[in-house]
Amino acid sequence: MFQLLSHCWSQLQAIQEPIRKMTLLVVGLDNTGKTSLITVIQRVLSCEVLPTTKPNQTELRVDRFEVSLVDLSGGKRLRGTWRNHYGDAHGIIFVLDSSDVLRMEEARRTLGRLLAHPRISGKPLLLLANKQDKVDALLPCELIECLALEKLVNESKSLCRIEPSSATKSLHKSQSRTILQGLRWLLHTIAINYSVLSSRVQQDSPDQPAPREQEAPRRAARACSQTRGERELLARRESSQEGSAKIGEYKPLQPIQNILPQVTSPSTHSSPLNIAVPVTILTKQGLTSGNGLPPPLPCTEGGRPKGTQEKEKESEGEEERVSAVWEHG
Ligand SMILES: Nc1nc2c(ncn2[C@@H]2O[C@H](COP(=O)(O)OP(=O)(O)OP(=O)(O)O)[C@@H](O)[C@H]2O)c(=O)[nH]1
Ligand SMILES: [Mg+2]
Repeated sequence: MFQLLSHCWSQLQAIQEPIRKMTLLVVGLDNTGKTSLITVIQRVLSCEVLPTTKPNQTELRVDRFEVSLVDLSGGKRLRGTWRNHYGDAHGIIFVLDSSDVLRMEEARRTLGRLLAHPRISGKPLLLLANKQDKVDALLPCELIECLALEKLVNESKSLCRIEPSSATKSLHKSQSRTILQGLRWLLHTIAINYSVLSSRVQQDSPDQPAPREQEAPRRAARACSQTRGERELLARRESSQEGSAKIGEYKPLQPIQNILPQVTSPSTHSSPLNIAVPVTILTKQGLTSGNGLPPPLPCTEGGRPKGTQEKEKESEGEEERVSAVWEHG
């Protein structure tokens, strides 16, 4: 009876909750199975797929969430374009090919760069350890070690969960369960922090005009609605508010140490950004953190996969160049 009542209560609460729109970026190296996983999600939630016009976007209805999955290609030359979507994201799905041990270091660096980006850090992350059907696939707990995941997510202060997955056509129902489980975790984690994440998205979204652009029309409207006398009075007031500096007067910039309050005790030296926050990494094996990790993997040579160093150096330079082109339009 109590269970029935509590079930009814939670159903009632769910109905009252507003429908929330969320954008999730699906990223990862090329060939890891991002597009295949999205197809699996679409198949499993077939009645919940909403129509969309954008080619790399899938619109889903999951629980009380309207979800846009943005499928971003992982090819080296295309990774530089990911950042154009960072501002839109409420959360990230990072897909790994668990069987591709040789590219694990490349995946680690790519994930590290992604999480370090100011428009991404702090946003929740779901890692899908894909291609678990392959015999040589690493387990999620091994991937945590291989990617130094705990360090990465602690640095970016992102909540993280890792789930095993497989996107083969002969997929068993239990295999799709872990994918949906991970997706639901991500959506509910976003929902908990929805107002903060949404205001970040609103601020960072490319559709939003930059602060200067926002100010210009306001100034123009103000100028139109004022008489010349009012404008002169306002200008005098604004210049007096800006301090003693007059137009054209040169004020040299001060070193920042002179502006900031002097640091006296050693304890105040540590910036809050350097403090590692306790971040929980959830795996199929349960909670994993710190000393609960498995021993180092035989796949690495001094923490790096065999034979990838040279290839990585070349590819990274290439990616940086492409990114720079995008940055400057
Ligand atoms: N064995 C196995 N193969 C998979 C799995 N998921 C995807 N594949 C295969 O991996 C290849 C790449 O899959 P995609 O889904 O196109 O990979 P992607 O990450 O979207 O690749 P890009 O768009 O190039 O970044 C395809 O041949 C898939 O059939 C999986 O779970 N197991
Ligand atoms: Mg793809």
